[in-house]
Amino acid sequence: MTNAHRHAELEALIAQWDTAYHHDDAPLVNDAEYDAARRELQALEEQEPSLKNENSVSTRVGAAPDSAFGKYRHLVPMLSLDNVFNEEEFSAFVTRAGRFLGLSETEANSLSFMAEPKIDGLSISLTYENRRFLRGTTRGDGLEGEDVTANLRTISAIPDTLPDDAPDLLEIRGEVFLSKDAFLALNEQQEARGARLFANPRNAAAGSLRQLDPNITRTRPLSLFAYALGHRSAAVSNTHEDYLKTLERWGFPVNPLSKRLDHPSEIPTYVQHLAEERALLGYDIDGIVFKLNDVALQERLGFIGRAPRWAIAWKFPAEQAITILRSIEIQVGRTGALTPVAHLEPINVGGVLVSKATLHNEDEIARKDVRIGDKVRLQRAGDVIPQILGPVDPSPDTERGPAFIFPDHCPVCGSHAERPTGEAVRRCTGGLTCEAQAVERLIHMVSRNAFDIDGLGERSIRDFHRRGFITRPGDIFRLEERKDEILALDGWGPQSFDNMQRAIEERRTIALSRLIFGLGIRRIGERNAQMLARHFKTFEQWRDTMIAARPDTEERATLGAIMGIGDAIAEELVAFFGEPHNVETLDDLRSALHEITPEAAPTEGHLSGKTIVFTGTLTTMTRPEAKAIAERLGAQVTDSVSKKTSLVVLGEKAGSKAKKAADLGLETLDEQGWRDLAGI
Ligand SMILES: NC(=O)c1ccc[n+]([C@@H]2O[C@H](COP(=O)([O-])OP(=O)(O)OC[C@H]3O[C@@H](n4cnc5c(N)ncnc54)[C@H](O)[C@@H]3O)[C@@H](O)[C@H]2O)c1
Ligand SMILES: [Zn+2]
Repeated sequence: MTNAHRHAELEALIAQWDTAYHHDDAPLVNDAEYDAARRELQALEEQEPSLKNENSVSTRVGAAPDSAFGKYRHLVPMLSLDNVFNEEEFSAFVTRAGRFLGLSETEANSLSFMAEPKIDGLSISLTYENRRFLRGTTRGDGLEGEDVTANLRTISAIPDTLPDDAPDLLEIRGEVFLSKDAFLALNEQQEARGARLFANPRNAAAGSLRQLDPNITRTRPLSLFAYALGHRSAAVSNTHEDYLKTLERWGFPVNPLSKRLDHPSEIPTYVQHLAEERALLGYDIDGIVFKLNDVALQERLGFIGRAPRWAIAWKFPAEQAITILRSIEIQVGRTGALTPVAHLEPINVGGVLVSKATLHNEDEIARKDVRIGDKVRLQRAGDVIPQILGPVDPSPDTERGPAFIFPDHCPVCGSHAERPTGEAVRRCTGGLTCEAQAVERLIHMVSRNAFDIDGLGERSIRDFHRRGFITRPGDIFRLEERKDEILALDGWGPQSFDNMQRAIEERRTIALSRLIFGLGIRRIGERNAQMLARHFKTFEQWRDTMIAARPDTEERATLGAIMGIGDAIAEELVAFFGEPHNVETLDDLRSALHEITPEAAPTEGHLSGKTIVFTGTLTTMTRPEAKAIAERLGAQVTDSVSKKTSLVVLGEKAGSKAKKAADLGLETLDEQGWRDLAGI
């Protein structure tokens, strides 16, 4: 692979991961993997500077604001921070700053720094006008953030008014976070409700603050540490240390572990001290931020790319611990995937008690040669489920158990478990006869992005399934018949039963896309479900076409192509509808529903008469998919840019066509803009 190829690949990956992390608050990979990709990208760009482009992810911060919130432009941009991992890298940072300022080595080495714990939350900006709290925003893409004022007003630690000595117009920067305890309690609640679990306290804090309904934010005990000033209409002080003291005096919580260090030689001691404290703190920190104390020097240094030159984050390694592997449980998922889960002797990793960890898959267990009874090293790195790194070197004379043999049968239904060549995952072939798959599908069906039935969470589904109250989706709508039996169960009273029943009744009217997604067909995620719903419009149309799409029929031949959803997906749909039992189950569910509503989104033809050109790499959809969507909305898609082009959609690394569009003064959109226009 050439450097250019690898560069493009990394850019696309990082863009996708950034959106998942910053926009959806649901990371796709762990931080170590993400950081490694960024470092590789940076190295490539250093080696071959021509690879950099103005939209490069190496110069970008966060992710664009979500259009569901009002947007607000920061008066002073909110940046990211560059990282160092050891003393050597830190002193290179000091040297760079010193050189920029024209200082001698001795002078550079007597610079004074403020050290602050790097809180693992999300940064926010609070604007005060005439000493009144006016507006609060997230960082967004660094230039524009999302307006979350109403949500921030639920945090009592944020003062409404400031004393007289505060400037007329002021931006205050800080980190909103959830304590470890609040995070664990929130996830417990989420689990009971059958809602999505947050991967770590940071994502939970971001998900809690970025709620459209402030009443939900109010129930989440968010905290805040203020740590900087953005714009100020009058000078506040000459040193960062003084900023922190002033913030404290004005009533903001400021981290008590912040400390001034007058010489870089004091830094390793502070790092070591905080690394030892870390596990004892009530909140997650992922490192230390060092900021040059002298504000005039900060201003001279300014920033480069996505980070200031006057501050640096010293990142801590992921938290690790050693414990005993008690057993390996094989769990069976909704699509039959067999996943190994390690049960551990409970151990405290960085302040969070861990008793389970992921082992990923069959090959991973073999590669690491992890055996039951082993002492294993595990790591918690921004993921709620820690990873097992491997056994701690057993001395030659320790007796170990036998190598773990991955089962070739489903531990729940006993069906053969198959592993297609080239795939990492082994799957139970039991399909609908497999109880494990059945219950996971039911849980999926009531989940937030599907039927979203409040009051009927994962625990109740498992319980009702075990008792035979619910065996297939339609049964959920017949729970009223089980009222007496349910009321006799522990934890149920008339009130909770009525709440559940009300939530269920509401869902007798459901959007087609939610219903399709809720069926849990492999590869039919939310977006594919929406595409299907938009294409087929009615439940009947969709159902009948799917049933007709047998191999070698016309319906089958066009299925992949019309939607641009690809053959692999079409194959899964055909397989699902090829199973008569599935059709019966679906029809049973249909009979319990009142109305299946079509997709509300853009009407066909809302882009009629427009000519669109796509250029550059799209990161959230393929080119054929984008084309299919555009065409469905009535537009014509062409390859070359001309005066007749109405709109040019610029993906990553858009080249000559972007330039031509600019020369011709054509309307252009980035990928998110295009998604907004298309209503996806
Ligand atoms: N796992 C993933 O998919 C994924 C995706 C994107 C980002 N990430 C993680 O996020 C990091 C990048 O995110 P980032 O751009 O927010 O950078 P960052 O978190 O490394 O550093 C900048 C941030 O630090 C925070 N901060 C905390 N305490 C602070 C203090 N005392 N002073 C100043 N700032 C403080 C602020 O929110 C600031 O925006 C990556 O290194 C990675 O670990 C992970
Ligand atoms: Zn099975």
